[in-house]
Amino acid sequence: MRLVLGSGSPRRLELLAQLGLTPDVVRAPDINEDPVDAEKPRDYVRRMAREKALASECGADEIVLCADTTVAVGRRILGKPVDATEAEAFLRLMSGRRHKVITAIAVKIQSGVRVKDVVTDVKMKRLSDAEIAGYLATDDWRGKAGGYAIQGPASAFIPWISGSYSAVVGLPLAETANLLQSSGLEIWT
Ligand SMILES: Cc1cn([C@H]2C[C@H](O)[C@@H](COP(=O)(O)OP(=O)(O)OP(=O)(O)O)O2)c(=O)[nH]c1=O
Repeated sequence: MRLVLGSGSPRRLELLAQLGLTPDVVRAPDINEDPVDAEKPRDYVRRMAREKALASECGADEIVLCADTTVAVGRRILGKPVDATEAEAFLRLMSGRRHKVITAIAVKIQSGVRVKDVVTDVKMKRLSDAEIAGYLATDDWRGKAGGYAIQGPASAFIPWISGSYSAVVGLPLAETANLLQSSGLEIWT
């Protein structure tokens, strides 16, 4: 079976490599990522992953993997900040409290799409103005849900998580391996 990574995220490619998997092809889907009115974060992330999979072509001998990651503070969805001002607002909102990082994966074969979501609790320390300014200056927040990346300098802000580290980075590896395997991709041979 040919593995198609339906994602333009370099993190997801690297995480897949941790499982010893190299996609035969990478095709980033292009979908509208706007939440609908009053959509709950978990529903939103699952819908995004599914829509990415539905927008991806899937040949008879192919298995397509897509994912979506978002940050939720209560019912509020924090996507990728459009600029430094929004990134700063997100950081101030998360400073000194817990939030959830939700990643959904969608695996598509010709018979259909299966979706699985993983929720991780993340605690962020209370951030000083100097920490926020210093972090924004690194530009590491760009393209990251919630405006930070746990695998980069923002690791200094995260004393504790409960859940899946790989899911926070963008691809929950245990669940991904499981879903790929049960959809017909042999990963241990
Ligand atoms: C919270 C967090 C998010 N992220 C990243 C993972 C995702 O790439 C990104 C969320 O955006 P997504 O919309 O999930 O993915 P993407 O646009 O990067 O790629 P594609 O839609 O093509 O699959 O945030 C981190 O790298 N580290 C973190 O700690």
